[in-house]
Amino acid sequence: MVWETPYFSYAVRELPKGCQLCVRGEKLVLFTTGKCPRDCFYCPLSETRRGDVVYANERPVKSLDDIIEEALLMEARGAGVTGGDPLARLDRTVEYIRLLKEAFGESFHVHLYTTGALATKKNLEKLYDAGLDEIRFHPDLFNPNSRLFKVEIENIRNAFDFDWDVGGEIPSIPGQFERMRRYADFLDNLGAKFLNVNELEFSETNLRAILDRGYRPISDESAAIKGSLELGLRLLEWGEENTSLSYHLCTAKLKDAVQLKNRLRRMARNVAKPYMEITEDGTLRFGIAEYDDLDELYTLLVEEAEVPAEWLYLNREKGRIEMPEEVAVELAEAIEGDVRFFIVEEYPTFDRLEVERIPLP
Ligand SMILES: C[S@@+](CC[C@H](N)C(=O)[O-])C[C@H]1O[C@@H](n2cnc3c(N)ncnc32)[C@H](O)[C@@H]1O
Ligand code: SF4
Repeated sequence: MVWETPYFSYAVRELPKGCQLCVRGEKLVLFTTGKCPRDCFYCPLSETRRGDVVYANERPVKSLDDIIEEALLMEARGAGVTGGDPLARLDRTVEYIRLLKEAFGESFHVHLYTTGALATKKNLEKLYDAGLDEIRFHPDLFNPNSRLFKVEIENIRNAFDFDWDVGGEIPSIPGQFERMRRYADFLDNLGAKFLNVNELEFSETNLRAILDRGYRPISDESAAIKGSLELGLRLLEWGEENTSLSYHLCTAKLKDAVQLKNRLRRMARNVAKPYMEITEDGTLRFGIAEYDDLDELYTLLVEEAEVPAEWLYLNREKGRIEMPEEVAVELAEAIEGDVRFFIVEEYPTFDRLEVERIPLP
């Protein structure tokens, strides 16, 4: 039976362990390099992520401490190691997996995404020895002229020499049922555990290539591509009948509405200052005041408006004074002149992305 999960996705049999933790927002996203031996037309990586860069969630990694700090802030119970192809910087990837396992214990679940192009026995052995629990292969199925596909397919066989969960993870590309079906068969015959299928989405960098191939978004509000979900469902129905793999059809909505929100909520609990409210979506909501001379404004608020100092935070980096929402609303009414008051909502992430800004009259 194809069943609808509580996370706006679809599954056959049980969800892979990596997904179970991911949907609850419990997985640190560890991006170990943007380097990759492939050039998929649907590659979603932004320009900044295409270099040899390292991120733990949204936090640029400069030292091992950055990874630990980020995992602690979100109370991570596992990590998804991604890229690029994490095997393109194997020693770094191995070092980070080992670090996480040593810091958080054996039960900290680590899964990894790879093209398979570099998955030699020797390389896989290093990952296994570091403690990797689950590996997901995304070979170059949809590129008929691929020079890497054969190597990748041969390398996937190597993964079955180790005692970890092996699966596939591929995007659902409308019109490509046959290739997806053949890959499912191949994995099933080898004794793999699962095949994950991702609803195809466009990003700023792949939009042109996706449109040029005739694909279209499902609506103006969504990055999901028409026909991808239906094709994924068709594969799950076929797979249920014809293979013994588990399947998970991961939707754009799951990533947006569930996984991200859950991760933000976990993080918000540890990041929110006393004057910030944590919203349903896991964002931080509070009031701010902006003015050319912040020191002068601070003195005015404390000495003349008599706002208790513990309600105020002078954020020089962002050029503003932060405070509880209600205080900003009251002050906006009481203070005349050039001071600008707003209610803002920000992600609790390292980059503190601002998602809402309401000017107060
Ligand atoms: C973002 S990638 C990260 C790891 C690696 N770069 C890869 O492609 O395997 C993780 C998964 O996302 C999926 N994916 C790639 N491009 C996608 C897109 N444009 N829309 C939805 N899923 C995509 C693939 O199934 C891939 O296995
Ligand atoms: S394998 Fe992943 S990172 Fe590499 S080009 Fe394809 S989508 Fe991009």
